[in-house]
Amino acid sequence: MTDTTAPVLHDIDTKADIAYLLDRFYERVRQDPDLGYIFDGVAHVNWPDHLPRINAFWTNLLLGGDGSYQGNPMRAHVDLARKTPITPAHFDRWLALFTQTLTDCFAGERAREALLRAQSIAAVMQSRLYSAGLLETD
Ligand code: HEM
Repeated sequence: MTDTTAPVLHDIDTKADIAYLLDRFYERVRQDPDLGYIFDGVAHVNWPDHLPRINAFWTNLLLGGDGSYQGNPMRAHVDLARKTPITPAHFDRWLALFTQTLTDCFAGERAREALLRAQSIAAVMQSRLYSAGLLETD
């Protein structure tokens, strides 16, 4: 009998896996009608610079700290929310695209951890933006 099941997905094991995930995630983000303009129209993200930084961030979280991420994600999003309204719906959309990309590409312990981390960081970011009067309520 022919096996028509989807290929077995593996876990996030290397920095190259994280690069693969992020390339696909930000491709979707940039094409998204609710999020794309924030990255390319408001923040004018320099992608060749941004992707290695984000990769370092996730590498530290998922594969153990190698000291390569030295940024301050909270600061980046506070600056962003001063330039354009950021709402809980933006975070919901960001998380929906992240979840879709992750579950399309990977399965396993670290994939689950990536999802939990993304959810908890998104909650903390929203809470801090809200406290600073920088989260627009929709
Ligand atoms: C509403 C949802 C979000 C939007 C619109 C958003 C947008 C952005 C933008 C425009 C930047 C700046 C890029 C640059 O100037 O180079 C950025 C940076 C970053 N974002 Fe987000 N983001 C969101 C949620 C998140 C979440 C939930 C996480 C983490 C799980 C995250 C992680 C990061 C990191 C690590 C950076 C790099 C900060 C640095 O420069 O060191 N973002 N984001």
